[in-house]
Formats: sequence, structure tokens, C-alpha cells
Amino acid sequence: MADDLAVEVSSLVKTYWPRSNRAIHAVNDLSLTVVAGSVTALLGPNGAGKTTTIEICEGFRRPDAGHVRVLGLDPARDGPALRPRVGVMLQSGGVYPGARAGEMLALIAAHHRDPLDVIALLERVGITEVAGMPYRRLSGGQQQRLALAMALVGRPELVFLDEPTAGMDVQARRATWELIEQLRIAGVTVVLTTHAMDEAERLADHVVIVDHGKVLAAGSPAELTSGGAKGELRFRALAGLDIDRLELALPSGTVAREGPPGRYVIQGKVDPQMLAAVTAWCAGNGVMAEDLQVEQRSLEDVFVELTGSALRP
Ligand SMILES: Nc1ncnc2c1ncn2[C@@H]1O[C@H](COP(=O)(O)OP(=O)(O)OP(=O)(O)O)[C@@H](O)[C@H]1O
Repeated sequence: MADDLAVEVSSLVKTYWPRSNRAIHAVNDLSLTVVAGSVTALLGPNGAGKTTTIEICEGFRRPDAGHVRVLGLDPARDGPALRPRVGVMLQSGGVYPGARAGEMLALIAAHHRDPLDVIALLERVGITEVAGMPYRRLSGGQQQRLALAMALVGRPELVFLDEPTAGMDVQARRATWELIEQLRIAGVTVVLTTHAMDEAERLADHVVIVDHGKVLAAGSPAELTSGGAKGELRFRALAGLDIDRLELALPSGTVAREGPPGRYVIQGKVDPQMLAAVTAWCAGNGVMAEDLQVEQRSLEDVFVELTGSALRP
């Protein structure tokens, strides 16, 4: 395993065999890597295999086949060595319903050699006022914040956050984003799953799109959203430019049109070549292009292109 990789998953397979049903191929030859110190987001429709993959990396599930290394160790075998170094925020559970929130966090802290200060951490995730309440009485968002605090209290080198902001209000969501950004600055590796494209776009250095237990695409948000055939470039200039001649100067497959007079739209694959061709044509024809704007596909556009728009069971 390369030194700069915090997680390496190759050709992972996990099949569930529910008693009355046929086999569910939850993870089906999935490979991915997580660079140490980065934030990596796993995106995928419901049932894509994200949680199963993460749970195998956490050592909670055994894979049927494939190879997993986490901080250079095998999570299935090296649990005791990994546990103090890895923080885990589960989608649900992991907490006794009757336990008080603050006590629960203190209990987890007591298992670590150099934990964060519990009082300060409760404050940081905004649950100081409900710290004395039993877990089951906390709202969904408060339970999420406690789970996040439990993942962080041991000063982990790597954290797995399964849908960390699900059910949070806008304020808590933003505070969690800030916390994740601070983790990255502190050099902590973060692996998260999310259904919120804005969250992935905002936080992730690396996005992995998963469906049917396989990786469909991976890259930085910019890499994933650039290079498609659907981009647009817009600019303003004098009305009545010779659009046909402009189009001839552009890469094939690119379409140019004038919308309202003086407003031009170029549609096609927006890449450095297309941008250069447009500006070169303008320069060669004495055209001052103003308000030049590149409109890329959003991560959500890419996600729907790859995974389709049909509802999942
Ligand atoms: N313990 C289990 N027993 C049987 N099937 C399971 C089990 N856990 C998950 N599955 C099935 O495996 C598939 C993958 O589930 P998984 O939870 O990994 O997906 P996910 O991408 O995390 O989904 P979501 O976004 O809905 O949380 C689904 O079809 C799910 O029903």
C-alpha cells in the first residue's frame, strides 16, 4: 500500500443472502483509494453499496472477496490496532437508548489515551444543553451531532462519516461542514457518504460515484463536472456577429447561437480548446467579448447522467 493512501479497497465483493429472498450483490467488484489527509465523498443512490463498503473498511463486516487496507492494516484482522486511530459515525445505533448524551461521550472518551475535552466537544457540536438527556429523547439532528462527537473524541487520524448531516437543520449542517473543513486542515482523513450533492461539491477533494456495488466514476468535483458534452459558454458582444463563421472556427459538435441581440451562447464540450477557439475568433475579428461565463454541469447533472433518474427500491 502506498504511503500516501489512508484506505485502499480493491475488487471488493459482498453478497447478502436474506433467508426468503435471492442474493443481494451489495458490493460487486468495487475498487477505490483514499489519499491520506483528503476528504473523500461516496455518492450513490439508495442501496448502491456505500454503507456496506464503509462497514467493511470499519471492520464491522467481512468481505466475501477482495482486498482492504486501512491505515496500512487489515480491518478484519487488526481491529484492536485500528480502533484507537479511526473514528466512526454510524448512520444509526451504536448508542444505548437510555444513556445520557454527555455520559455516552465521556464513556467513549475514557476508552482513548488522549481524548478531546468532552465539555468543549459537546459545545463544539452544539448539544451542551441536551447533554443530560437520554439519547432516545434527543431529536434526530441532535443524535447525529452526538454521533459525530463520538467519532471525533479520540482524535482519530481517519474518520468514516455515514451521512453525517442527514436530518440536521441548516445551522447544524453548516457547523458540521466547518468541522469537517477543520479536520482536513488538521490533516485528518475523512471518508463520508452523502446524498447531498452540494455537500460533496463543497467538502470533497475526491468524489466516488457508486451504483450497484461498483464505482461508476471518481475524481475531484471539477474533474467530474468538466469535459461533458453539455457545457455552455456565454458572452455579450455587439449584436449581429457572423455566428456561422464563428461556429466553423470551433471544435466540431459545438453549436453557437445568438439569443437576445448581443447575447451569445456556445454549447458543447467546454474545455480549454473550446475557450481558446472562441477567444481567438473574437480577437481575430475585433470582437470584445464581455461577461464571458462558463456554465459547467453540476455534480447532480453528472450523478443523474451516470445513475439514471429511476427511483430505487
Ligand atoms: N444486513 C443486510 N442484509 C441483507 N441485505 C442488506 C443488508 N445490508 C444491506 N443490504 C442490502 O445491500 C444493498 C446495499 O445496501 P447499503 O446499505 O450498502 O447501500 P447504501 O448505498 O449505503 O444505501 P443508502 O444510501 O440507502 O444508505 C441494498 O440492497 C440493501 O438492501
